[in-house]
Amino acid sequence: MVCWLWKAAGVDTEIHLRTTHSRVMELDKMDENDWKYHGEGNKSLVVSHVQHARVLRLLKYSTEDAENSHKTTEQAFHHIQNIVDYSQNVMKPLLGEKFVHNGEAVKLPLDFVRQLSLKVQQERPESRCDKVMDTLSGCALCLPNLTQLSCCCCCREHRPPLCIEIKPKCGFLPSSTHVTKDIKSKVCRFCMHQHFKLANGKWKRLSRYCPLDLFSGNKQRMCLAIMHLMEEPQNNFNIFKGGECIYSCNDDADVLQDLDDLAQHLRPYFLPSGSLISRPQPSKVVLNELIQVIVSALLSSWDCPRSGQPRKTHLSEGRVTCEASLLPRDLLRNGNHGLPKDCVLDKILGTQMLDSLDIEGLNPLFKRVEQYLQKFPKERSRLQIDGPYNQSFLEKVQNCPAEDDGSVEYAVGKVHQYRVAMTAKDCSIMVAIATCGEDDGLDQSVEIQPAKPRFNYSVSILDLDPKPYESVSHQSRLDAKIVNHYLRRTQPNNLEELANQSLFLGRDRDGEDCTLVFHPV
Ligand SMILES: O=P(O)(O)O[C@@H]1[C@@H](OP(=O)(O)O)[C@H](OP(=O)(O)O)[C@H](O)[C@H](OP(=O)(O)O)[C@H]1OP(=O)(O)O
Ligand SMILES: Nc1ncnc2c1ncn2[C@@H]1O[C@H](COP(=O)(O)OP(=O)(O)OP(=O)(O)O)[C@@H](O)[C@H]1O
Repeated sequence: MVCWLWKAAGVDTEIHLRTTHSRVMELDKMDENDWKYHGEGNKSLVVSHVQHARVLRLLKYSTEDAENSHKTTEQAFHHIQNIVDYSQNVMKPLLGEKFVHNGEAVKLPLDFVRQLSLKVQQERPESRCDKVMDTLSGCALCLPNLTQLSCCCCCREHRPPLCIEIKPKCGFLPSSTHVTKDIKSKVCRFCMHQHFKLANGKWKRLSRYCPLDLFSGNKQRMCLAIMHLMEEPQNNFNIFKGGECIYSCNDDADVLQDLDDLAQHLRPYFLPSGSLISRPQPSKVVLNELIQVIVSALLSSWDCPRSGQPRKTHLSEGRVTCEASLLPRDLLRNGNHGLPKDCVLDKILGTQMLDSLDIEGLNPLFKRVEQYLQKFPKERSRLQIDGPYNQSFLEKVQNCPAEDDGSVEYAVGKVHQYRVAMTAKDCSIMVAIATCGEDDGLDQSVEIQPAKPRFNYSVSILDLDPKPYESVSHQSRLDAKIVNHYLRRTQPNNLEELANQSLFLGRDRDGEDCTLVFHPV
């Protein structure tokens, strides 16, 4: 396919944020009517400014925590500043300057925050209302609105920008020798987790998406992966138009998403009225156009020259296909083309793979750190267990020795690497696209289908918070539960594998409780 995309060179929403900051964020004039509900995840709620390309990300607490842990403003500000530092000093160098916008910690008037909380309450999905927005500290993270694209041609463009948000999750199979469960080298974590989520009632249908297809670098596999995300978006896929969410998982999990509705939204972008194609195109043609654009943006190698073959990152055979993927076997066998170096997926995958030992190899090292800290609690600060997230923290992550010398430094380095990898396994990608006007800087002679629209786009990564040190034990238990559930659910006759898991004893090899809880499916 001819590349119809042109990067919005020099687009830096952060600059826009700074230059307009004093104008928009005059703290004494903050008015809740200037802000509207934008979205939320497990830990934060996001509101967007109605005029300017800016969002505020406010922390959330579970109702019990909100009553019990009254963080002082100073503590809350420190927490948010830690997020900024981690994004800026740790994740940005690993993921790339151009993809990461760390934003800034701000203190807001309490009255504004309370009014805002009341205003957004009715917009919040029921499934997220187990937590409340922090209205006590007045602290928030101010970020560029990454669903918008600020470049000169977009201002002239009458069609609002589109933005596709993908939470890709973990894109490789572990190859660590510490892995005791064979199935983990065959079926990816996301696909196994789907069965566990279905049993727990988190979702009503299995997603056919497999992250290994998205990260394969093979366009056919990637297109199918995105199609599967569209079919069943869960919390992995959203589409925004002009900053408004027009496609996401329905809170009523029984209702299937309406792809025809989505295609209606997309038609003017991909099949504009002046198009040479006069007859109405079926929805799937329009959706396919969008998918092609997303794939191109995800594979775009921002540091490579346009001419010549971009360098590719290849994973070793066996780590690249998931046995649970529903794609045709021959496509999976021959369909790993590697990712162009420095494209957004390559950066994310490289960072995810800092988890080189798998949770099974990491857990004993975590316990080594725990024992050491019990003996020497003051060492917590030197080892930067809870930050600060500065250059020295990054060096601990990057310079961790390859071999275990039995030291606590090695163990801490691996735990830090694991936590960074966890952030990369849980981040989201924003691909913002806008159609270019007729005369926007392209040599017309290269066009072979003049009726096709052209796009500017920007790619960003969001949700780059540090994962708490303590979460390692939780991860270890969750891993055992997901794997054991998967084995029970899909391979009930695989007694050898089940025996290996000490399933009947309710304990795994690390002695963690992995007793299964059964729910009707
Ligand atoms: O453990 P996972 O893989 O289920 O990931 C959690 C996510 O669930 P998912 O599987 O994507 O639906 C979960 O997402 P949801 O709340 O399910 O949308 C969070 O992102 C959670 O991160 P945190 O604890 O809020 O920092 C994520 O927890 P971490 O494991 O990243 O800490
Ligand atoms: N800078 C931004 N620009 C535009 N939209 C954003 C921005 N930051 C967050 N969002 C939107 O808000 C949603 C929630 O934000 P985020 O993922 O950071 O929350 P979270 O609670 O940390 O998520 P998680 O459940 O993964 O822990 C995102 O999915 C995205 O749609």
